[in-house]
Amino acid sequence: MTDALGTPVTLILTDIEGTTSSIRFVHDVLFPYATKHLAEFIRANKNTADVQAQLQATADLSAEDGDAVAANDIDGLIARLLHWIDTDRKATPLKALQGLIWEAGYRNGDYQAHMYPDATACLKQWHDQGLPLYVYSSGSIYAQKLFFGFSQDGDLLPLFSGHFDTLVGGKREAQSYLNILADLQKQHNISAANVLFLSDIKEELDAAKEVGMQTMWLVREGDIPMDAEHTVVKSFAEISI
Ligand SMILES: CSCCC(=O)C(=O)COP(=O)(O)O
Ligand SMILES: [Mg+2]
Repeated sequence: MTDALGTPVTLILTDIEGTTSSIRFVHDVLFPYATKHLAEFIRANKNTADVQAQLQATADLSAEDGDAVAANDIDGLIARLLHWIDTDRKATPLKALQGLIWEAGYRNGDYQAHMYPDATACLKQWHDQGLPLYVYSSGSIYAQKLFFGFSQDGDLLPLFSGHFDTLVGGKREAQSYLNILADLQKQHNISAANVLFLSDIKEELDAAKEVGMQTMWLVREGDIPMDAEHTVVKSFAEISI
């Protein structure tokens, strides 16, 4: 695959929810699991350095939002985090805590991460072809590693060369893709146009395209939108590298 100037794709960056895996799994299995266990997890672990740091970050972000909760108000912080789950707020401290909570569910065998069969097949094929594969998701890097490590298709983690989360910035901001590119260029001799970004969200693709990456819009269900900016596909099987 090349762009209009003939630049080849030499590295793939993929989103998770709605791209490699179903939105339903994340919203119907992972989010309810976090909702159910969040209060008990925070009360049991509130004095560990990891959880304390995320509770402080939750208080800081709430203050930035103009709706402050004190860092020692555990009930208030739990309520705020539960509200962020309900509204699908991609807040970095919530995402970090969700990853820690989901770990028990994966390890107990309560669930395995959903993979579209075409995504698993193509990721394996591209890996075998020698293409470096990276993930960029709002889920924390820890959560991403659990997701692919405990997938319904087995441990897919070895397929990936690295992971990015919202610590590089929000997925709809062009600067985040520049940050990712700068990091990738430490290890790979690439320009932005050598990177193919796969996502189900147009605004994320717009941001990646703004910095020069190639893009493909995964539309897993429903009508195919007409889009002049991004090639639209229903499945990874339509992507030939
Ligand atoms: C890493 S698995 C959970 C995914 C998640 O928490 C999420 O918010 C999905 O975000 P994405 O950027 O993958 O659409
Ligand atoms: Mg997505």
